[in-house]
Amino acid sequence: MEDLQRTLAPTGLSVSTTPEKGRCLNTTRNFSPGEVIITEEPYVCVPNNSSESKCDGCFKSVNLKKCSACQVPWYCGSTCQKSEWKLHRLECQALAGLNKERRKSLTPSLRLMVRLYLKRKLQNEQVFQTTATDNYNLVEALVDHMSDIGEKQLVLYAQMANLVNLVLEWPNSNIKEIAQNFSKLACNAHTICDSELRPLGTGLYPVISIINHSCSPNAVLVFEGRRAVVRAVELIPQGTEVFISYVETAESTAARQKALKEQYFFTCSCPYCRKGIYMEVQESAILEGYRCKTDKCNGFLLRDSDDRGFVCQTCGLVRSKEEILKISADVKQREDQASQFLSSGNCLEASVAYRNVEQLQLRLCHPFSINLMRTRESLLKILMELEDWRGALAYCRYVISAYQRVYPEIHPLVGLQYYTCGKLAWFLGDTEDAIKSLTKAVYVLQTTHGTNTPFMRDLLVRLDEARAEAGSQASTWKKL
Ligand SMILES: C[S@@+](CC[C@H](N)C(=O)[O-])C[C@H]1O[C@@H](n2cnc3c(N)ncnc32)[C@H](O)[C@@H]1O
Repeated sequence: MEDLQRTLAPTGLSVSTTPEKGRCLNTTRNFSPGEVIITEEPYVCVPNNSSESKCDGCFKSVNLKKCSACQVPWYCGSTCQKSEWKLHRLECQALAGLNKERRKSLTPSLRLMVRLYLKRKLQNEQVFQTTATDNYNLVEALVDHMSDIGEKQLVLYAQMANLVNLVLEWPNSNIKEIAQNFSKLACNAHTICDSELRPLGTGLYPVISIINHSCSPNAVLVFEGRRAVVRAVELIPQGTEVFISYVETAESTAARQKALKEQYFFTCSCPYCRKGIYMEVQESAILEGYRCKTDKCNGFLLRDSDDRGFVCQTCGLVRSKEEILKISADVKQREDQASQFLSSGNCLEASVAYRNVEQLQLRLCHPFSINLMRTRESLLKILMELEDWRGALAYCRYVISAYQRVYPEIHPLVGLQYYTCGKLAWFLGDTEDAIKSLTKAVYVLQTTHGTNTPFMRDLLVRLDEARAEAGSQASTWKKL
């Protein structure tokens, strides 16, 4: 810990401990919006198991070839294969000894754990360097919440630990310690995403794992390849705790608290969660509740005292419980149908089905409903898939207006949605709208993503191109 404090001190950071939260990462100088607070390479990481295979080195999905010996990892070329070789050499020996069925059933979590132990072994043998920010002691210091975990989960971790033991075939493996490490991964590992927040894999970043959660965070975690980067999203004054969000913040307080309790075993007491019971009831009635009978009224509904229906808190009209239940059941049935179409790759049918869901939700839900927002997100993706660019642009705008209500101004999802909107408007020839949306995308994403990545350089080039085209259109108009 002292080593870590000494290494962090020149970067303007320190670690403290509180009884409520355990370790906390604090600033010892001001950090301005967009400034990098900390970056870290993973102690270990692994690509996820999606339909698209990924290179173990860079997580990209191009020109992949499988390791010919163990047939498990993919590599995009010799550079990535070589960079991974020291660790994979041991992993490969262990995997090659497994039968085909066992190898196939090796989930990313099991691989991550196998790699954790191999990395520790290689650091102990000094094959890998040990530094103040890259050592197994930092993994040992992570919280595991073993005493909070239910019986069923403990049994599952024990079974997974046995499988890791089968792969490693080490004589003195400690099953209890492996199970404890699975519990650590559950509340400390991060999902590695690309710049557009698509999940690529899982990594353990033991220093960044010191950062606690807030539903109204002052920092954001993004990834550049496998490297984790934490940036300030607002001015963080000296002597302030750094917070990121562990969960989706576009949810009611009750839903966020439930997710945090289930995975991280704490009750969040951030300012956003402490807004008082009345505000909380109102918030969930808007985000998860029903719309007023009258189309023009944006009031939110609460159950009436004798539980026969829901009363609009603005105009006083009552909607019957029967009507609500009937439409809710219809929504559920059509949602199931829509997601079945989608999972079978039938985008056209899925788009019709999701539009039906949307129509029903417009009759059922408050206009600011999260469920309606999610349906429109799905429709946007499906219409992009169908190359219905005009339809997609319309849904992109709906989604942006919903995001503006549920996310802070500087949030990666807001920036990315503006980027999509800008690209669609540009493609459809609406240069003015494209410039507006791309400018907003740059404003948000340069804070969350920085400016020096291929993704951001691409965005900046697109904005320049749109501005250049608008300039040449303006001069043509003048000549006419
Ligand atoms: C990734 S760790 C964060 C670092 C942790 N405080 C430590 O001591 O290592 C996640 C755990 O930190 C604690 N934690 C994180 N944010 C918290 C918060 N806002 N309030 C209380 N506990 C929190 C919970 O125990 C949670 O499971």
